[in-house]
Amino acid sequence: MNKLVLASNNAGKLREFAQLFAPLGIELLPQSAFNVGEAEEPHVTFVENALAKARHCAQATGLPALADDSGICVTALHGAPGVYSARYAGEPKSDQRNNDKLIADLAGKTDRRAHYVCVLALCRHAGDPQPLITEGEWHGEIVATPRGEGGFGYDPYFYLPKHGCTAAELEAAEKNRISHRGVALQQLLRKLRENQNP
Ligand SMILES: O=P(O)(O)OP(=O)(O)OP(=O)(O)OC[C@H]1O[C@@H](n2cnc3c(O)ncnc32)[C@H](O)[C@@H]1O
Ligand SMILES: [Mg+2]
Repeated sequence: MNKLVLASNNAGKLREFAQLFAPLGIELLPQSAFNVGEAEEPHVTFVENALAKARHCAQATGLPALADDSGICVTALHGAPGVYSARYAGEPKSDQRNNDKLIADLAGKTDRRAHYVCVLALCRHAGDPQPLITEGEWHGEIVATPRGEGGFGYDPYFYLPKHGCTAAELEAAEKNRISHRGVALQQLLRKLRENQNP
């Protein structure tokens, strides 16, 4: 497999995947290059939404498709916003409004634990009976004051005690090395290698 369509319209994800794939010799094409419209994400689990997006894109392009369904799960909010992270504050999607709502919802709460989740689904074709699926998690805490300019989404509020900074203050390469997305992709590449050399 030397060509893969990325089933996402999120500019932050597209940037991170472009960096992650740069050394791999796999050409990664955004689904916008094929005029693929946004897939429905009606499900309550990351894995179901990731599969729906990958299948929709493979169907529309006739090429292998990789989808990322991700989000942030906050312990004190019983896992919210979870699969609804992109549209937590409603439509149209806005990182700023999502972050403002998250901070408002956490006002007065002392438990600030949160973790990012990323599920990747790779459909080699629309009818692939064995899509590759992997999951990564990244644990941190929500801080009330944003810090840093990097990353996207909730990153300026996602504090990493071990690093003493937020995800938005990390170098892009360092975020990719340790993030939910980076971890899920390393697992996906391992599975791909195992499939090629059983
Ligand atoms: O579905 P696609 O087109 O890929 O784009 P999306 O933005 O709608 O993506 P999701 O449905 O997977 O929602 C993921 C949301 O979770 C948040 N998120 C996921 N990964 C993140 C990261 O690495 N840093 C910051 N926020 C992240 C961010 O708000 C995303 O919009
Ligand atoms: Mg989405």
